[in-house]
Amino acid sequence: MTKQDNAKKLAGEASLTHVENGMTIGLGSGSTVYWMMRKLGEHIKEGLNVKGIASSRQTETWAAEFGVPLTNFHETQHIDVAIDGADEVDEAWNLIKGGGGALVREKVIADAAEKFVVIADESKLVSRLGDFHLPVEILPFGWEVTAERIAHLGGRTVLRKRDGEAFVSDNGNYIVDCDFGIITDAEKLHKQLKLLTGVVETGLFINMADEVIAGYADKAKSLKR
Ligand SMILES: O=C(CO)[C@H](O)[C@H](O)COP(=O)(O)O
Repeated sequence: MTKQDNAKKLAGEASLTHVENGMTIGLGSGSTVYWMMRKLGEHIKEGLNVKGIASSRQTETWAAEFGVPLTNFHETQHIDVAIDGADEVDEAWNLIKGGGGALVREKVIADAAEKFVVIADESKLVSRLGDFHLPVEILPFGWEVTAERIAHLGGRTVLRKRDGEAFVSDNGNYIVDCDFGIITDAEKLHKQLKLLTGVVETGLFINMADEVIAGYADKAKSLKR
């Protein structure tokens, strides 16, 4: 296992101190979440009684693999704790997410949760957001116009592709990866993007994280803001 994978594993596993019997857990997406879910499955086999709400099809697959029972928003609107990875975490704990293309459901879950715990290996910790290109989910209909409007805000946009075709999110939408350079006012940019017709959601998670657990090669540490 690489040092980075181990850091992800340590951060993911450490987040389970927030999980107690009877809880409903928001399950994020991505490789750090994978390690959290693998360990969660072990706890469930040992008798822990919890349910999860999955933020992506990939996470649903892992839930089935590790024996994590799932529920959904029809059955419960209450999420005790959401645990999810991030592509960048700044010093104010604002995030860029969506590298895996699950940003909309991840945000709905994080927003609904009483507590939102971010798990990230140390490479994700930055002083300012923006090195990682900002994912923005947009409607396929007229996506060229929406991408052009985003570009007018000062960002270079690239339609995300997979196997040469437009990447389609679990919600049936497209994602444009946007380069705004270093983002000086993340909240303002998020609001400007959200005002554009055709934009479904941005990968900027402003003021949402309640705790950040950083993973290092040999330890995980809950950060102080
Ligand atoms: O936002 C995400 C998916 O949409 C992921 O949480 C983010 O990309 C981090 O992934 P990883 O844990 O694999 O580094």
